[in-house]
Amino acid sequence: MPTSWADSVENAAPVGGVGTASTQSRGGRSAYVPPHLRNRLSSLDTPTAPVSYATAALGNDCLGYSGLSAGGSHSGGPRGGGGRIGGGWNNRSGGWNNRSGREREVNPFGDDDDDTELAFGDQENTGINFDAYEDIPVETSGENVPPPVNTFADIDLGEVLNQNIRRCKYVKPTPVQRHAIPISIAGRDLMACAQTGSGKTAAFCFPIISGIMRGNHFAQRLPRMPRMAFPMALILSPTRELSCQIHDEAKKFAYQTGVRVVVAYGGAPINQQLRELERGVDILVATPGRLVDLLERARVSLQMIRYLALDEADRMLDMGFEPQIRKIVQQMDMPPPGMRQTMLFSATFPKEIQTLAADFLSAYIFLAVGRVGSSTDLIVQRVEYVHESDKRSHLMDLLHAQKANGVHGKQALTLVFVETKKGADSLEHWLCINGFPATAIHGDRTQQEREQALRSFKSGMTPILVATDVAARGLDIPHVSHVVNFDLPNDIDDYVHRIGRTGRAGKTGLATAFFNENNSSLARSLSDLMQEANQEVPAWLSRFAARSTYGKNRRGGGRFGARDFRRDSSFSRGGTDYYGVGNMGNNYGASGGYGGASGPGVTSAWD
Ligand SMILES: Nc1ncnc2c1ncn2[C@@H]1O[C@H](COP(=O)(O)OP(=O)(O)OP(=O)(O)O)[C@@H](O)[C@H]1O
Repeated sequence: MPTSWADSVENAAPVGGVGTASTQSRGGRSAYVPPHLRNRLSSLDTPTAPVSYATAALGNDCLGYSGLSAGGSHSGGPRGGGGRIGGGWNNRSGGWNNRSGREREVNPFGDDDDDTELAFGDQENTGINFDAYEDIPVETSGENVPPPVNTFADIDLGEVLNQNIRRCKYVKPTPVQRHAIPISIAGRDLMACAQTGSGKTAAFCFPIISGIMRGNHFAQRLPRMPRMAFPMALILSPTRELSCQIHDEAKKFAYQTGVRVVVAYGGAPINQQLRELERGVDILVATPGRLVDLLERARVSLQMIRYLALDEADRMLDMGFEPQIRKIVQQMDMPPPGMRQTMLFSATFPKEIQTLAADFLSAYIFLAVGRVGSSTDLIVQRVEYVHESDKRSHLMDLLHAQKANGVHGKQALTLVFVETKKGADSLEHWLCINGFPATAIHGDRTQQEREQALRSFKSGMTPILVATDVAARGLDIPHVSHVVNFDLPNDIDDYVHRIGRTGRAGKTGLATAFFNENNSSLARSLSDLMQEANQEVPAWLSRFAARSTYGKNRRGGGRFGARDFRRDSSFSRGGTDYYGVGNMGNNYGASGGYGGASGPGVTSAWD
């Protein structure tokens, strides 16, 4: 049942069928070759470098996808030390699509016949208004912050990755990329807060892919663990759909680099994912629940992890996910902070979450990039006072108006957020019987139904998607021109993520919220947020705001989605400024009052 989202999960070939006889190890399994040596070796008749960790000799079929060994003498090279043999990644020529007989890497760009050499600036990612990004305020803190770059060419990412960036039609880096990529390339831990739709995915994927290609890793011996996968990078995200999306993006960026990206998420058959893992994995993109399952089945080891990225990091560390994240990061075999590089990304970063996150980081840099959508008016925000009982007819009016206006002959997509799963089903049904082509996505739907709903929405077949917060974060769906908060969320950060499904990558969008007494607690933060974004705040909302207190929805970031909590004196420890300590990660010990994952495991319905 391949679907657009599930397309990211390739149909796995039987393990035994991956390599030819000549490419198989003694045990009939192909040999693992580190990514930085794959293409080099593929260009030679015989492997030359000695093995530092004879994975395939150990029968480790999960890593055996490069199929380069000769007669069971497994070749490869240490990740560190000799990892730069042969010029490393700059002379790569074809990823896993080599003569070894390994599976052919599908071209995610579909431009196999296109020999055109693209130069940066040749092709714009059409519709991207880069001027919208130029005067974005940027704030960094931490010690020795590497300077930002202005162009991708300024960063030494390697030619194959650069070619893929050009194929993506990324002409120049977005602000978060300009700052975050050099920081990560320099090996620093990072907590990055940047507005929705501003290119955070590439900001963490590029350094990971280029780092793996460089092979700048400590040489490690792999244990005798058959059928266990040893990824070098782990990217965690809160929803299945977002993990699939990141996987798709990462596969594009990693095309022909030799770096293999695999996704694992709940709700989909685990056997297929296990087969993919057995074929080898450098970057594992996963939802926490499914990863814990794989770790408990001893099918994945985290001991080789050099890069850990948490996308939507504030969501990953809030109460729902924190126990699982602590288990994955602190209680399994992942190297500790300082021995791995950790990157946390989100559009929002509440202080409490920053405090928690410090447990996972070492001497990190905090980066805040102002919210593009808000500060540049890319998202026009409207709030309308609507009684509960009038919401449906009001929505219908909006949809009629939208239909009448039309958008260049192409159906504009409308995303309608509701509070509950039941509410989503009910509204979808009501819209459909009233002649509006709608579908719905929420946590009670099967994965197949969720994927079908997204596919149908993206294609424009059902241009209205009713969703719970499962679709609030990260999803990058082109042509979403209108986000309707039919039910407003309780948390202003959720509002920021929801409206961020439109007005992405420099494009404009509209966000309409239905507000009534039930949303009083949000009035002040909503009014502040709109003011910061130069939006028109209705007088009645200002009155609501004046009457209400901030509560937990207070925003402390001014023009930023968040500020570095280390700047807040209340977080300094024993009178010592936070910056005064050598290794912040260590000083902020893992026990730090949060008790690890010892609390009752809260399983998310999302993974
Ligand atoms: N340098 C670039 N040039 C042009 N387009 C880009 C660039 N970087 C990213 N994009 C495009 O911008 C869109 C948004 O990127 P992405 O999904 O990574 O945003 P995000 O910051 O992660 O958003 P969110 O906070 O919602 O998760 C994507 O379609 C991506 O392909």
